[in-house]
Amino acid sequence: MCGVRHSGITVVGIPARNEATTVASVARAADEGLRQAFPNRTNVIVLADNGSTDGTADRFLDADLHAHQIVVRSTAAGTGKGTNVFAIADKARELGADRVLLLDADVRSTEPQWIERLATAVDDDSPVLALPTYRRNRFEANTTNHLASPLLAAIFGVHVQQPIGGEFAFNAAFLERMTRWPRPASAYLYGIDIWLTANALREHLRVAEVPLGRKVHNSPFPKILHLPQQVLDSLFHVVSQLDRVRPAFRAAPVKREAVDGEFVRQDPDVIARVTTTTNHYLKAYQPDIQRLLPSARILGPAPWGLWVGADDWPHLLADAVEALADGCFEAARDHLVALYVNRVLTFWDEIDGLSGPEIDELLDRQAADTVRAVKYRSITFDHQCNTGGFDAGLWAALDEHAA
Ligand SMILES: O=c1ccn([C@@H]2O[C@H](COP(=O)(O)OP(=O)(O)O)[C@@H](O)[C@H]2O)c(=O)[nH]1
Ligand SMILES: O=C(O)[C@@H](COP(=O)(O)O)O[C@H]1O[C@H](CO)[C@@H](O)[C@H](O)[C@H]1O
Repeated sequence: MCGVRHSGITVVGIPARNEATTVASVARAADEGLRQAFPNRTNVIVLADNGSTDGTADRFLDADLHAHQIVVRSTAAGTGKGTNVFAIADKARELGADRVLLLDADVRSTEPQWIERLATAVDDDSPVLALPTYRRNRFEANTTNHLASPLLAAIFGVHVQQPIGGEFAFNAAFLERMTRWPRPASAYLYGIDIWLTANALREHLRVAEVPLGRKVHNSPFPKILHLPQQVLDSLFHVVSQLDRVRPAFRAAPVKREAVDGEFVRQDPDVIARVTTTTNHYLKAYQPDIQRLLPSARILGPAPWGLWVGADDWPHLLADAVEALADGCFEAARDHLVALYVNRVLTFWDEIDGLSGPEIDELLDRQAADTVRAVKYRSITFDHQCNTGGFDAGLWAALDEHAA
């Protein structure tokens, strides 16, 4: 039987909003990587821009590249990163691309070598998703470390170190599969990354982890309220399609080396604003938080709000999965965001003085403990959740940056 037809076309997609200062350097690194990996093929770099006001598209088009350059634009209102990723996927399908790579537009450590490494990982006729593993600032990747990675391990039975890293690759077969998956509104926002990974795990597709080196980008911390809410929203929509939690594929995660020796602490003014918002929320909703997430009842005080330690967190995550299974989608999502912020601030206190490997070990242990905490609850998902618009819910009024 003849194999799948290959066009020889590679698309590198760059989703961007207001990234004028870095988009050209990312595009040049991608272009050099494409030239090295696919010298005599058709290479296309697509910038998908949802309403930038800083000249991002002009900076991209001004870059003198070997690859074909395409700009796909959408308006700002009601759009997000997912809008751009879906636009890149549509363009890649239109072009008949063999593979699609996604690069964030703000990553100052992007290297040409990332292109061949990501592309090689998806060189297959069956659907494959490539995910990055990089070394990162220990005060970043909080959504990855305390929500996405442990929850995916506990629910899908597969431990993925960095499921929402931003640098992805997938092949034509995966591109076709993703057209079939339901798209909650949050997947058009920051929920897109976990939507890709969680759906791949849900359909038992191959997921390849690709070492990329260091990730240096704009600090995500100012988005620590609305970004994880959108990530959890998309994750919960995918999880609600399961009938039950799946057994762990392997007891312990593959040993990680994801914490960079160098680090930069987060802005204390931003931390103060975020903790004020979360403490308002905790005070207003404490009875329901403790009803829905019983493990919260034993949490003690901390300077920032609550002490949520590495021993507490797996049980709170298990409570949230159980609450989701019981149909309390929005409350579980929003209560978890408030407790997640307290987990992050507690984690920063826990890692004071620890080495990178010791921090990696703590996070691996937390993920393995989450798998165990969820496993012993025998959770089944009997409630189909609504796939209506993304409602920032209780957080909208509290988080002036909610988007
Ligand atoms: O409405 C948006 C928000 C973000 N992004 C892009 O998505 C990538 C990741 O966003 P961001 O850096 O804000 O996320 P972080 O890495 O800080 O979590 C970047 O290229 C952004 O420009 C986008 O295309 N549209
Ligand atoms: O790296 C991460 O864990 C998150 C956010 O960083 P934080 O956890 O807020 O420090 O950033 C990633 O997640 C976003 C949502 O999925 C993606 O859109 C970003 O591309 C990615 O950098």
